[in-house]
Amino acid sequence: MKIFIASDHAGFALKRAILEHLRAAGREVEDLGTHSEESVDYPDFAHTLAARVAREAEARGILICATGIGMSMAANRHPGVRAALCHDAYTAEMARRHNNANVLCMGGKVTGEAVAKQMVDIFLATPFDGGRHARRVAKLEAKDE
Ligand SMILES: O=C(CO)[C@H](O)[C@H](O)[C@H](O)COP(=O)(O)O
Repeated sequence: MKIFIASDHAGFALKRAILEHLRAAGREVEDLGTHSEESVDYPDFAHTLAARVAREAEARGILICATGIGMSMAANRHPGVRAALCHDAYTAEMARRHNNANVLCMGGKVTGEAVAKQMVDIFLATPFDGGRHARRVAKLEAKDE
């Protein structure tokens, strides 16, 4: 599974920790920036990542800003992208099982490293439940058209 990750300056430290975690687990992950704590604009990174996820079937994305809010707003403007702002193991699991989310958003100033790594592992491992949820997710996509 191809994984993309990006952050702004406020999410940079947590992005670095998650990157190390994913690479240590042997995951294929592409870092789309930012590459320092110098101030940048989160929509630039959200749009770049969302465009890649929308283009590549089965790809997943991880976006981190201070709160995760701006990243999720920007990413969800891309048809085919279902970005979920998650805060714990439960929201990360349900984002996959019920919403078939393909982008995990989190807040670098909200979520600690240990919980963030747990959320990422759950997000990457959990399949979509389908069934009644497939009907609902299809209605999300219908609004994109
Ligand atoms: O959380 C964010 C957007 O939802 C971003 O990380 C911004 O960094 C946040 O708005 C804070 O901005 P600042 O320029 O670092 O004060």
